[in-house]
Amino acid sequence: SLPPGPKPIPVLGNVRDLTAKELWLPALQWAKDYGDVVYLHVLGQGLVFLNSPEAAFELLDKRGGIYSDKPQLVMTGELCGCKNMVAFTSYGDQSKRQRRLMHKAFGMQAIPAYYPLLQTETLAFLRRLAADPSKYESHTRRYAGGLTLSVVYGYEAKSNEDRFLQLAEECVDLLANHIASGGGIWPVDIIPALQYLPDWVPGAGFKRKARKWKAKMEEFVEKPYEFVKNSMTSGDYKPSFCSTLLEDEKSKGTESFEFDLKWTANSMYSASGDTTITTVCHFIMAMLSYPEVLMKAQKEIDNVVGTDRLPTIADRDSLPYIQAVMSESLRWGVPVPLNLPHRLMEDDVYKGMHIPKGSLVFGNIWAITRDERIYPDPEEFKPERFLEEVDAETARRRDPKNYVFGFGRRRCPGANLVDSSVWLLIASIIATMNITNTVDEKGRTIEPKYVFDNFIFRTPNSFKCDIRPRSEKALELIRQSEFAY
Ligand code: HEM
Repeated sequence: SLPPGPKPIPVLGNVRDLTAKELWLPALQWAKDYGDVVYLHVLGQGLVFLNSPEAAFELLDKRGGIYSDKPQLVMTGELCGCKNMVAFTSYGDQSKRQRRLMHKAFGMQAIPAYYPLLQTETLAFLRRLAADPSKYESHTRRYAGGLTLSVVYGYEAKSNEDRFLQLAEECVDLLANHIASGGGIWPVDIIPALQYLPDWVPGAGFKRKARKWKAKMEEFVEKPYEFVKNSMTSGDYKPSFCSTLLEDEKSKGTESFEFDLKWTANSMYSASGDTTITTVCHFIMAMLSYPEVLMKAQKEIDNVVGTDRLPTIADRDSLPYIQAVMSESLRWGVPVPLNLPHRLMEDDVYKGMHIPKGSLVFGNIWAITRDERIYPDPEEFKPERFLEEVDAETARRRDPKNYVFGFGRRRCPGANLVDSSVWLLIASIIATMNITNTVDEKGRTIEPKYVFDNFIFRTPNSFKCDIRPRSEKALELIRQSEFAY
């Protein structure tokens, strides 16, 4: 009575059904062929895909007590030293302590305090974009990384090539595309005794790689934290998540406090970059393919905000179309299409199907956001779908924020920050920039090619586009606006 799924071959199971890249594409086909819950296995390791909001909420959310663990992978966790990163910690005391700390920084109540910082960082982003639009990707990386570096460590990134920004880019790429690629299943995860192989034995190359990667990961966790501690000792520091908690006598009480703080800070920093970049890249891709959406959005801003100032978060409720563009960018782009896998801690039964203990459970966000019953013409970028009047239950069901940030007790702790920061970024780009395809020397449009090479995030490889200020007045506005200190 296991859930249905593609037929496995003896012993190896569904090895041949898994793809190294864009696994969400075959996973969508399995959802169509087999329904809400799909089961596969690789060498006996169960993989469960939850393809509807009902199945994902029922299991990952309502039954969160047994669906919130993380796979303990020897290569990722032990050999590469990532086991204390929040996204990899087992469900238990440590993960709960870490999530409480993150809630202090990015819970709903904490977000308004960041509005001035968001305005300042957004304006700085617009200035960089206007000065060198071709680097939109690295400007976005600096914006997203700079924001979390500032909030979490009180550190100000001084250039797109800043050492901490580069360290994050390098380490998240290592993690997503090397260490945890292919779902993070290395031979040593199937046969843990392999970790004791001497380094020189043929086939032990993974140990040499792991040692190099672990050193890099340690640097990534330690260096920004050292920066906070050193600047606090010198007395010259900006208040941040780390400094505030380090100064709070009550928080300091527990033995594991500094350890938790260091790893939690790193987890927030490392999780903010690629996800935000992916969302902004998909917004740009949509504006290239649907120029009428950009025109309509610009018209709304011109009518409501005017052209003499930049939009602020206070304008949000008066800009329903901009909100719809943001929701559609999250739905259409789906930054983390298969969520991060949760591990089931006990045998379970759902609708008569047996889900074995130890299975890795994927909330199939890609299939949900492509479900035609919720989103007709799912491949089309149509912000209008969010403007149709519907009852509260339907509105909840179609709100992509309920899916793209994951589920239950592991849901993304950065979701509230993203909701404000990405909204402001998108609204400000729409207010001031035109985004079009590039043209060749004969004036013919060059259609951009979108390639998705990343295993976990749906980040497109760099693509060409032409971003420039809408007018001289928009450029002046960007240059002359005050930073919101
Ligand atoms: C558009 C931006 C973002 C998207 C789409 C996104 C999406 C996600 C998803 C799908 C998960 C997995 C949830 C699960 O396992 O059910 C996750 C986890 C996580 N995210 Fe985000 N994220 C974004 C930005 C951020 C930011 C800005 C931060 C930090 C401030 C952050 C911090 C984290 C952390 C620490 C986890 C691990 C949580 C855990 O395992 O308990 N994310 N995110």
